[in-house]
This record gives sequence, structure tokens and C-alpha cells, in this order.
Amino acid sequence: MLMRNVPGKLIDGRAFAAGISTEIAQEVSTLRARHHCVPGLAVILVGDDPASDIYVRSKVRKTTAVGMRSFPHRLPATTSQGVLLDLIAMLNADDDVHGILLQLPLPARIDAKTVLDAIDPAKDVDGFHIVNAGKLSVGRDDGFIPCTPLGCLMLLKAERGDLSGLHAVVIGCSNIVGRPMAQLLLRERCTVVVTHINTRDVAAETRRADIVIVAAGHPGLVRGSWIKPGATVIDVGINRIHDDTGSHIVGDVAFSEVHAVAGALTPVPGGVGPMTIACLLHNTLRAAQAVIENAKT
Ligand SMILES: Nc1nc2c(c(=O)[nH]1)N[C@@H](CN(C=O)c1ccc(C(=O)N[C@@H](CCC(=O)O)C(=O)O)cc1)CN2
Repeated sequence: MLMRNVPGKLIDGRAFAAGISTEIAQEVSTLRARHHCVPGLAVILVGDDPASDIYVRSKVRKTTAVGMRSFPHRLPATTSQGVLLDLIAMLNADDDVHGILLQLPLPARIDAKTVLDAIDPAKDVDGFHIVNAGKLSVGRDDGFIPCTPLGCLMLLKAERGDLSGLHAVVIGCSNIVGRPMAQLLLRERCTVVVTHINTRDVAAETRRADIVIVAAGHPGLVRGSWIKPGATVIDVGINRIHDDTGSHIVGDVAFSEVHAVAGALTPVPGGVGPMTIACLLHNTLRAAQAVIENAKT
């Protein structure tokens, strides 16, 4: 493995996200003062998954911290798809609600596609509705972009500036991260390779990359020997592991090995995770601003 003389920079997602939230708070206060509009975000949690519960609490806290209204809806795991669709219809019709987020994963009985597509695309601040996914896939910039890939892109641009011509490898092809990430990088004019479970030699693909985004859900998957010296590595993995010292969150890269070779790396925790919620607030602000703009025409 080729090591650099100095370990790569650690990209501070927490500080970056705090900066975005400060800017959003200022814009929210302008909207309140000039347009008497307070952006509102409804968050729906079905069931009692402990990790989802933590993320939803954090979303509610950060939404109110920037001066937005939060409308949390906690439903039991036994909730039927029909009841969930009724709630979404009610939120679609509520003018105080500018953004709607359905926390994933959903209980297996509920068909995620059906309920996500029931959200009004203009309120789909998660960017998972088929209309928003379609807009991104044809390179249109008037839809909502899923929060985690948007956060990754913001960190990448802050680190590397213009991304055009860079070789990017995205490890994992989920609808939440891998696929939209690949579309965003394509839009930035990167050369993009997406690897998945059937890719023959992920290590060889990754060694060519100036930018590596890993969202595979496998702790320690990406080794130092996979990384081109100086590459920028964005670790999206959030894996809870238990060892002698207790329980920890780790990413998808073998941290010390990759840190020694990469030019820059996002840590876990404190890298991409905080950007996800900051971008949710960014999208909710955009949704409220669009309502005001549309009312003028
Ligand atoms: N509807 C959605 N569901 C889910 C999404 C999503 O974007 N939309 N993403 C993930 C979970 N998620 C937000 O919902 C999320 C994950 C992680 C973090 C975060 O800040 N992580 C911290 C560590 C937190 C910890 O200690 O547990 C970090 O990385 O520093 C925020 C949001 C799945 N579901």
C-alpha cells in the first residue's frame, strides 16, 4: 500500500452542517418577517426502530432550532398502509406543512414505493418520489435531491472545487444514496462507476478513483490498499458494532488504513451523518420559498 507522508485531512461534517443551519436560520427569519411564512416540516415515524427514533428526535430538534415548525407523527408498527396514506393525504392538503418526510425503513408490510409516491412531489423534501428521482436522472435541477447524497456533494465541492473530469466510484446502489449520488456526480461531469454486489473486482475499480463514495453498510469494507493516494473518500456507512469497550458507530472504511492514504476522508461519526439533517432543512426551506414564489405568479 502506498502511504502518504501525512495522513489525509478529516472533513468536519458537523462544522459544515452547523454553518448551513446558521444560514438557514437567517433565511427562515427573513421569510417570517417579509412573507409571514414559517416553513413547516412533518416527519412520520412508523414503528419503534431505536435508530429511527434517534434520527427523528434529532430532526424535530434541529427543525425547531432553525425557527421552522415541526409536525412529528409517531404511528405504531401495526399501522395499516391505508391509515398512513390517509395521513399523507392530510399533510399534502395542509398549507402549514411545506415538507413531508417518511422515516425509513418502514415495517415490511407497508409498500414503501406506494406511500412515498403518495407524497406531493412539491413537499417531498427527501427527494424519494418518482417525479423527483426522475428529474435527477435526466439532469433537471428543479426537483428535490435526496439529503445524504446532497450532503456528500456539498462536502466534495468544498474540498475539491470543480469536480468535472474526475473519476468517481460509488460503492453501493441503493435508492437513498448510491443511485442519486451517481446521478449527481454525472451532473458534475465526473466519470462515474457504480459498483454493486455483482461487481467482479470492486478493489480494482476503486483504485482508479479520485473520489470514492462508499454506502455499502459493511464495516471496514474499503481497505487502504483500495485507495489511490490523495483520493477524497466519503464514508456514508453507519454501522453499530459492539466490542469489549461497548457499542460504537463505524463507517464502511477501515479508518486508519484509509486515513493514511487518502487526501481527505469523512469520519464516522461526524462526517456525512450531520449533513443529512442539514440538507433536509435546506430542502424544506426551498419548498417553502417555492410556495411563496408560486403565489406571486
Ligand atoms: N426518510 C429517510 N430515512 C432515512 C434517511 C433519510 O435520509 N431519509 N437516512 C438514514 C438515517 N438518517 C436520517 O434519517 C440519518 C442517519 C445518521 C445521521 C447522523 O447524524 N449520524 C451521526 C451519528 C449518530 C449516532 O450516533 O447514531 C453521525 O454520522 O455523525 C443523521 C440522519 C436512514 N433513513
